[in-house]
Amino acid sequence: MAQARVRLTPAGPTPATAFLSGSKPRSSHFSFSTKLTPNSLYTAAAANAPAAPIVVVGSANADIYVEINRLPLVGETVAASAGRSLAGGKGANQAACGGRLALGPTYLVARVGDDANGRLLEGALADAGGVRTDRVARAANAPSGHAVVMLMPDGQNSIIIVGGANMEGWAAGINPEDLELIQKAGVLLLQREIPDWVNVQAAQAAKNAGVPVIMDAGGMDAPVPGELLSLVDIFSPNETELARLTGLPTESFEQISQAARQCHKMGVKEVLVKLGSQGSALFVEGEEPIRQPIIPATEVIDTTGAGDTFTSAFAVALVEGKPKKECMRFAAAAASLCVRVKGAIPSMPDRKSVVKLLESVQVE
Ligand SMILES: Nc1ncnc2c1ncn2[C@@H]1O[C@H](COP(=O)(O)OP(=O)(O)OP(=O)(O)O)[C@@H](O)[C@H]1O
Repeated sequence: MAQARVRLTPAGPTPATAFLSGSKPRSSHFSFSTKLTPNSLYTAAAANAPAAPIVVVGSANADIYVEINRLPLVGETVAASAGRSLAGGKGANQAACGGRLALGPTYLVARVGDDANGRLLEGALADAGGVRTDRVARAANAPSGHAVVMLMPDGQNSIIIVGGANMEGWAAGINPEDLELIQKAGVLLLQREIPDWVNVQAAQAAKNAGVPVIMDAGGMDAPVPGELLSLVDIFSPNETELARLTGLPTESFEQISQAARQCHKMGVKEVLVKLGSQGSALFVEGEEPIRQPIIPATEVIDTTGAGDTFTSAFAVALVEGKPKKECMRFAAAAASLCVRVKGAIPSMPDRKSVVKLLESVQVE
């Protein structure tokens, strides 16, 4: 059964929780090489190297989770068996992950409302550890982005999103001092849960300064503007998002390769496809794909935030100058730790745990 979604804001942002327990279809015809390289790249010696900041420009959402037996009918009230509020939004998730893993600082450039949810988000990010939140501005004209995530006993979910400040809080766009910050970054991370024109502004600033841009496809249904795609160095969809962008099937690895080639034609040099339990694959124009299998989790508890963890961890390793294959491996280890714990931000691992896991993985 497909997950139902009700949107108050058309084409608005998707909370990090959009696929909390939804049945996203996955291809199952891949066979990955499990050849791995040594783990020396993330040791204490490597950690002495200075690292440029990671800048995330994106969304922050206050997500309210309610556990219900069924959706209410029109005019009906139903009682939830449990409920909780958590910070989410792909921008906040990726920044929180960067904050935990990166050697240098990670900044989040975002907009929240001047309200209780805004304060909740700022507090949650501060608690997550390591994220610089001084570039999170309060918008006077819109509430903080928020979502109600209705969790059903069969694992399905329905979500209502209010884009709020994520969509309406940018006024004239990114502040000049934040554009300057982007130009000094080691990498810029975007996710498409804020207006595309803001993403274009951020990506253009990065491009002008030679800063690599990684863009997560995010859950947004609207087509990606060509102008934005042409500014992106690494585009990172899952296979469902890749199919949506290209209009091509992505059921087999060959089909995914073809869809990635289509992205190259659309102006993207590198396509980093997240394949859930099938791992990931990086398609660089004119080169053989690089594949990375998952690092198996002892127990898979909740895959929420695995994609954000993967993308952010990849960026962390990239800033440190690691080869792409090593970046993917570091990302796979971080995501493997993420799926072992419930939630998005609470499940994101610290650097020590990722290094420990990588050291414990057998090298072929
Ligand atoms: N069951 C699993 N065990 C170990 N690692 C996993 C598992 N599922 C996912 N991963 C890791 O997480 C990465 C990202 O997961 P996935 O492909 O589900 O991202 P996504 O679809 O963007 O996720 P989401 O949008 O739900 O955050 C995968 O490439 C893989 O490395």
